[in-house]
This record gives sequence, C-alpha cells and structure tokens, in this order.
Amino acid sequence: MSVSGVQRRLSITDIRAMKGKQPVVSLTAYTTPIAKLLDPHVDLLLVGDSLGMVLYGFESTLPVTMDLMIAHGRAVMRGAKRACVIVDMPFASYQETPEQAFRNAARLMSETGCDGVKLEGGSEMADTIRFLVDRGIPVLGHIGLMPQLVNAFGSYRSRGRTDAEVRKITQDAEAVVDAGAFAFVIEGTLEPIARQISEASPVPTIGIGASAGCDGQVLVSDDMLGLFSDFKPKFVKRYAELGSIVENAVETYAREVRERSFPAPEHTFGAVKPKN
Ligand SMILES: Nc1nc(=O)c2c([nH]1)NC[C@@H]1CN(c3ccc(C(=O)N[C@@H](CCC(=O)O)C(=O)O)cc3)CN21
Ligand SMILES: CC(C)C(=O)C(=O)O
Ligand SMILES: [Mg+2]
Repeated sequence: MSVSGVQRRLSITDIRAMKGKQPVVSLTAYTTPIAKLLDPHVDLLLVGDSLGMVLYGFESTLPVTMDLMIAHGRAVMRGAKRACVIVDMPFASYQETPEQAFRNAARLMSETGCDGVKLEGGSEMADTIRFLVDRGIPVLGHIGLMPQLVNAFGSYRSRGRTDAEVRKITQDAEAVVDAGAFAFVIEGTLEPIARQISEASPVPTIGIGASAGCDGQVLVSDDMLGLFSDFKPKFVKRYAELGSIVENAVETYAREVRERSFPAPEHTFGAVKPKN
C-alpha cells in the first residue's frame, strides 16, 4: 500500500528483494481477463512472446512483432493491480545494437506502462542489458534454452548436457548479473547447473524446466491450464484441463441448438408462452 491507500503493483526492487526470502511466483498473461484472474496470486506477470505460438498459431516465436507485444502488454496492464508486469522483447527488436534495443525497450515501457522488459541472451547480450539498465529500463534476463535461437540450435532440447554447455550457461548467468539484470529466467536446463547458478546468484532466478533449485518458477498459463496442447514439454504440470471443459461446453451447446432446446424462455426477450 502507498500513502494514498491505493494498492500499488510490486516493483522490480520488490522482486529482487525476494532473493533468499521467498519464491518468485510467475505466469504468462496475454489478455486483460486472464491478467485479472492471475494478478492476485502471482508476483510477476510475463507478457511472453510465446503468445505467437499460443494465441496466433505461429510455429515459433520468431514472427512476433513489437506491435503485437505492445497491444498485449497494454491489455495485461489493464488487468494488473498487484503483480509486477514484464514484457518480452520480440525477435529482431534488440539483437542489432544496444541503441536499437533501447529504442524498442523504451517503446514497450512507454506505450504499455509495464515495469520492465525481458530479453534472451547471455554474455553476447551483456552490453545491451547494461545499456538499458543504465538508462532506466529494468531488465529480466533469460538464459539456458532460448526459444528465439531455435533455428541456430535446431530444437527445443534442454541445455547443460555437455561440459561446454555447462561452462557457457554458467558464464551467461554471471554476465547477465554483472550487466545489472534484476532477476533472470533459466529455461530448459539440467537441475545441477540451474541449482548451482541459483545458489551463486545475488538476484532471483526464475526457472521454467530448470528444476526446484531456482528461486522462483514461471510457466506458460495456457500450458498449465490445459488450454494449449500442440506440444506438452516434460516440465509442464497440468493444474487444470480447461481444454476438455471447453470441448464439453461447446458440444452441449451445439446439440441444444440443433434440437432447439436453446435458447429457452429464460434466455428470450418477450418470450411467447407455448399454447396448451
Ligand atoms: N505454449 C508454450 N509453452 C512454452 O513453454 C513455450 C512456448 N509455448 N513457446 C516458446 C517456448 C518454446 N518452448 C518449448 C517448446 C517445446 C518444448 C519441447 O517439446 N520439449 C521436449 C523435448 C524436445 C526435444 O528433446 O527435442 C520435452 O519433452 O520437454 C520445450 C520448450 C518453451 N516455450
Ligand atoms: C516462458 C517464458 C519464460 C517466456 O519467455 C515466454 O512465455 O515467452
Ligand atoms: Mg519468451
């Protein structure tokens, strides 16, 4: 609560201060109604570029644009009263130069009102992260499996299986922390490495497919709610089966329309009483 008594959203300082104290609870949100439902229960709402695959049916996150991220960022902000809101920087909006990254990150911040941005990359993005942080844009890092690199890696296979990968991920964690990230996502990484990185990190790590060794967890909401099932990675736990619930509801509706039992008199304006 602020002095005015109006409830304020958690800041990036609040999130960073959770290190060593309590787990950071995070889920993705792309729309106002879902943001409203999740907001009271999570610390951080992530407007992920996964929306390209989940909402738009793209085969990867690469076709996602700045305009899409801004539209969904604005939608989520309208539903968030308590949670910190972070918006993903889409592919090709930050990799060119730190200046390009600043221009686009600043648009995400000013046009959505979000609290910070997330970008994928380790040591190769450290200068960019530092450039943004120094200019007032909080950055959530993202290392390990980086979906925007799917064409370079050829798959969404978990990371940390070779000594070279372990060294690279460990260096990436250090680089992202040194560059000033307030926290970072570790995706698709074997437990021992994720645990070791988390123990060494002064800022919270937020895992997805990266074990309970991380300081917090994030999942794609549609995955954990059973709404998205084009693929089901090993790390997803289904907390609900909303897909089946939707199927059953639509099946019943279709049957009732075909047998003319819907709409009933209670759904009808000026209903004509049946003659007996
Ligand atoms: N709905 C959704 N959930 C996600 O977690 C997610 C997205 N979309 N889009 C962006 C990336 C892509 N992600 C993915 C996509 C597929 C697998 C997957 O199928 N993993 C397999 C192993 C694949 C392999 O070995 O080649 C698994 O069993 O976990 C994992 C992460 C994670 N992110
Ligand atoms: C799953 C999270 C970390 C993400 O980057 C996304 O949803 O795009
Ligand atoms: Mg993402």
